[in-house]
This record gives sequence, structure tokens and C-alpha cells, in this order.
Amino acid sequence: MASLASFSTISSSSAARLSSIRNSSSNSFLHTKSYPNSIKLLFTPPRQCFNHKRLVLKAKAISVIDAPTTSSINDVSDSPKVLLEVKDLTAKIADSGLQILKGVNLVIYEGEIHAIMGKNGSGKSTFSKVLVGHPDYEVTGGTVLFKGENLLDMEPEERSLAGLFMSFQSPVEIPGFYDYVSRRLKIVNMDTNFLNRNVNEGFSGGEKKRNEILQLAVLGANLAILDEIDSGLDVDALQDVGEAVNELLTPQKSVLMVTHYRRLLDIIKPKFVHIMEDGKIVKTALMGKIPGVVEKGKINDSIDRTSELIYVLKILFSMSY
Ligand SMILES: Nc1ncnc2c1ncn2[C@@H]1O[C@H](COP(=O)(O)OP(=O)(O)OP(=O)(O)O)[C@@H](O)[C@H]1O
Repeated sequence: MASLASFSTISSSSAARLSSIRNSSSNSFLHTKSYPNSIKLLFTPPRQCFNHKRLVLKAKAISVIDAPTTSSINDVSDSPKVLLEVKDLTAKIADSGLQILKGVNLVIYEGEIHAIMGKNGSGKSTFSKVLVGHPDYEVTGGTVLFKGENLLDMEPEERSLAGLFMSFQSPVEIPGFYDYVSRRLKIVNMDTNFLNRNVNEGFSGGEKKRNEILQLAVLGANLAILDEIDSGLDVDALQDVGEAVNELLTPQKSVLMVTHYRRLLDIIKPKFVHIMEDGKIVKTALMGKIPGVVEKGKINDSIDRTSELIYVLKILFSMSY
């Protein structure tokens, strides 16, 4: 994977704030000019890719924003209730004392879908596991509120009872819930015969993933943390698993998913895409806010979400999707 782009703010004024994001490897720039009620995005593409043409993008709201703080997220979200609020979270590996999380900030409102992407080893899984109270890690600083309660004070099972779920693969037994579970099997396209087998024993990779989502359906969590549920899935299984997660969503339920691939984001559509680097969220993109692209004087209003996703990810990463 190529290295992440580097970003910098180059100037500001009281009337309109101008900032630029530079993608160091492709040598392209995204300039944002912020007015009280609008943001104008000017994208200067790398010469070799766009044949010296200049794209002008207009957006009604921020499309790429700095790593979020509580207040900045408050400004752009219209959801009323905060579900998860992480402030300056730091954590180390309990055994070795190696610091992995170096100040994570994240706010998730009820009903929101967030995706975390980033290079291998940047700390995405560690962050997920720290949230559910995995014993391999020790929190060294910061705060985490879940539904207004101090999550870090809770035992892992209390976190689960409070409504936090993380996809997992270790076998669990669910005796006495055949009818209850079999109704939910339909959601993930699983045969009821699976209930006659030990959970996860002899399951293929795809079946294990479907089973994870079945567990989510059974538990009915408020915040589902899905760590690379797309790994090892073929196209059909990915579609099934993605659609199953979508079916479980309600205006109150939220998802935090860790992924390396855009294809999952095409099915489970995040409101925010965060980039993690060296134990921190360093950039965040707010999706669904680019209403049209103006290219060579012509307005292209038909920009779809996939195009927007590709566009945003190209800026966030110095890699092609
Ligand atoms: N239990 C552990 N023991 C030792 N090292 C660990 C442990 N957990 C995480 N690490 C190390 O911490 C760093 C972050 O790992 P983590 O799994 O959180 O990264 P990631 O961003 O999820 O990576 P990937 O994209 O490869 O899944 C890595 O260098 C990893 O080797």
C-alpha cells in the first residue's frame, strides 16, 4: 500500500477560510474555501492524470474535514443523541507496554455509520478491541462515554449488555433459543441446518462471517463494531453480509466498521470515513455532500455515491481505488 497523503492548511482569513490538502504522491491539491453557509472545493489534479484540466467542485458542506473533535462533529451532524464519545484515547499492549493508540478522537451519533480505514498496523483493530475491553490492552489515558456512561469503567460483559457488539469468531453456545434464532437466520441467508452444528465448528470463512452477523441480529446491539467483516468473503457472501447489516440498521443503531476495501462501503454506506495513522484518526471525510461536479464549465449533477467515494478516498489515500 502506498503511503498516506500529507495534508496542510495554507491560509485563512476572517471572511472565508482557505485550506489546502496535498496528496503528496499524486501531487494533487484539494482547496476548500469556507463561507458561513457553504464550502467551495477546488480540485487541482495531477497533470499527468488529468491532462492539465482543472476540476472545480462545489459542495454545500464540508467534504473533507480535519480529524474530528467533539465540537467539530457537533457542527455537521443533525442526529440528536451522542452514542459514543471518544476523547484523546491512548492505550498500550498490556504485556509489552508498547503504546499503540496515541490519542484517538471520535464521536458517533445514534443511527450513524462510520468506517475506519488505514494502513496495516495503524491501530484500527486495537481501537476496536480497546472499546470492547479486550484484556490484551491497557488504557493509559483519555475518556470513552457510551450512552453517557463511562465505558472504561465497565467489564467487557457489561459493555455488551449496555449495547456494544464486536464481530467475533470464537464459538459460543446459544441453548434454548432455536425458534428465536431460526427466525433471524433468514436475514443472513443461512439454512436452519446450521443450528444443528456446533457454532463455527467446520464453518467456512464466509459462513463464519454470516454467523457473526447472526449473532449481531440476536443480540440487537446499539453500536456494532465490525472489524474487517469483508475479509475472505466472495462477492455473493459480501453482498449477503452487507445487506444483512443494512437490514439490522434502525435510526437508533450505529455501526463502526474497519475495512481496507471500498466494496464494503458501497453496500454499507458510511456517513463518515476516517483514516487512522500511527494510533490516531488523522483525517475524516463526510460523505454524501458533493451535489455536483463542474468540469470544463459543464455541471455534472449525476455524480453518484460511488464516484464520490472514489474521489474522497483518492484524496485521503495516495493510492488508486
Ligand atoms: N496483542 C498484541 N500483541 C503484540 N502486538 C500487538 C497486539 N495487538 C496489536 N499489536 C501491534 O499493534 C500494532 C497495531 O495493530 P492493529 O492490529 O491494531 O493494526 P490494524 O490497523 O488493525 O492493522 P491491519 O490493517 O493489518 O488489521 C501492530 O504493530 C501490531 O503488531
